[in-house]
Amino acid sequence: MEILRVKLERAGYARGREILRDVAFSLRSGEMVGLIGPNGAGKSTAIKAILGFLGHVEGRVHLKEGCRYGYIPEHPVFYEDLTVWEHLELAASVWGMPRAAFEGRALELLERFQLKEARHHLPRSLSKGMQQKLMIVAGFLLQPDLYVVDEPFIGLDPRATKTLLQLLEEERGRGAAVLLSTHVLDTAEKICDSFLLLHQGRCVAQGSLNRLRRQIGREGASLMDCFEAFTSV
Ligand SMILES: Nc1ncnc2c1ncn2[C@@H]1O[C@H](COP(=O)(O)OP(=O)(O)OP(=O)(O)O)[C@@H](O)[C@H]1O
Repeated sequence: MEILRVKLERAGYARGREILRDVAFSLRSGEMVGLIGPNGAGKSTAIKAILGFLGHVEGRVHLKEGCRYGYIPEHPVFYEDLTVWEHLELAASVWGMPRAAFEGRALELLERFQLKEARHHLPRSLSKGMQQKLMIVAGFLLQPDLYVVDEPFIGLDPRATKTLLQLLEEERGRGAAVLLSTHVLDTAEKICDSFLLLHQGRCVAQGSLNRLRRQIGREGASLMDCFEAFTSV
């Protein structure tokens, strides 16, 4: 079942200054697509365009009717005066999550990310990695149909990385689709079904690793090899 269909013709932050051009893909239930590309290629811009955060977008983004998405941003975003727990309560109330379901899920996620003891702290008193974990917990709280995750791995400790990977697997098993932007190509290679490779605001390759390998004519190439081949110009 298709959850998300994207066809961006042009997108940018200011009128007449396009950053992205011709990015089209779709995501099915249970599928994970890796959004990869060099610094400045346009990955975060593509995510913002898809989520409707950009002022200048030409094209279409269609989320299946009734589907909900969870966004895990690259940089943590907080309310100064709300504790960890209050952030999660706010997210749950915005989404209309029943209290009992919220408490059970929130405590489970906080425990899995070793944040339970810090649940009554203000986010600014947490380490950078702990703040990032709070963003992840908030994103996974609702169990949406689509996850949009912008570079979640950098800054997470190995245990948190493992927990995140397990959660992504669980959620895919439940039928959620995942759009994952990352520079951690060895992990992306292992967990994603297919890839969108952006370079200088264009989609220079897309499809499964085998398809990318065929395009560069190198059977057995790693995702890193494909990345280098497609982004060397
Ligand atoms: N708020 C902004 N206003 C104007 N231009 C921006 C803004 N944010 C990013 N850009 C520009 O858009 C282009 C793409 O940036 P973007 O952040 O999408 O890249 P990215 O692929 O996510 O990079 P990275 O891997 O470094 O996170 C860059 O040229 C960047 O300078």
